[in-house]
Amino acid sequence: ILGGSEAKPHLKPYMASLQLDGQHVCGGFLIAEQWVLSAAHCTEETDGKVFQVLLGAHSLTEPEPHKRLYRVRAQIPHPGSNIHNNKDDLLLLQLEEKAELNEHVRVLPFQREDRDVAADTVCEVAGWGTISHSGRRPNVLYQVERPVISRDVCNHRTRHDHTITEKMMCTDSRRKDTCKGDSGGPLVCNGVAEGVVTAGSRVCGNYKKPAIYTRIAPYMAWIDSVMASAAG
Ligand SMILES: NCc1cccc(Nc2n[nH]c3ncnc(Nc4cccc(O)c4)c23)c1
Repeated sequence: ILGGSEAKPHLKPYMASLQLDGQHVCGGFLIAEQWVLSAAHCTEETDGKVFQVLLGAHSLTEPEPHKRLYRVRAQIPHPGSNIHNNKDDLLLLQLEEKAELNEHVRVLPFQREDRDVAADTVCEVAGWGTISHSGRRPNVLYQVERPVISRDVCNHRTRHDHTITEKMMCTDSRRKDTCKGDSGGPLVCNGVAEGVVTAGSRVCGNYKKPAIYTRIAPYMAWIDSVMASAAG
């Protein structure tokens, strides 16, 4: 997160850190007791290894009473996701067991009505991604507020040049923005998860490349069917 601030500890109890060998790779969030939603691109360069999911954390390194690392039973990328574009950039992770819910570990509801969030709506995004252009990685969760920009503005020739589909949305990226390691985290508008951070052009903090999110509502049926089919 560029241009943001340290999150208030445990005010985002739905946040997940997807880790490999104890290293934060991507964000994610709890959508059900045994399920985390993230971005399919997070599995690139993981050489087929399975993530572990850290829940209930504020600091990645300090001991915290409610912090717990969960093994992952299954990682299910959306069938339409691929390495060449940002389409269908979603990843469902089934935890080995149901997460123990408490004040620090909580499910975040996601938007089920497939309607665009109005431009200028101020939403919030959090993550353990880089906090400087030099790539400094934080030890604690950071957050930033960002206004939604319309798809038309985001699709302008000088911005993302007509690559933003109706299953994506954008926020302004002038100075304050998402960056490396924030992929997979939720864009939260009025207390509801509306989008999942996707890296897009990977550029951070440049107003000419607004931040891109996969909208969640269009994928409600896929999410529900995967969770239902793997239940039990
Ligand atoms: N703002 C959109 C967005 C969301 C999520 C991730 C990303 N970026 C990245 N995702 N993956 C990456 N691998 C290497 N470098 C990257 N960006 C980078 C890193 C340092 C300085 C800088 O200006 C840009 C990214 C960008």
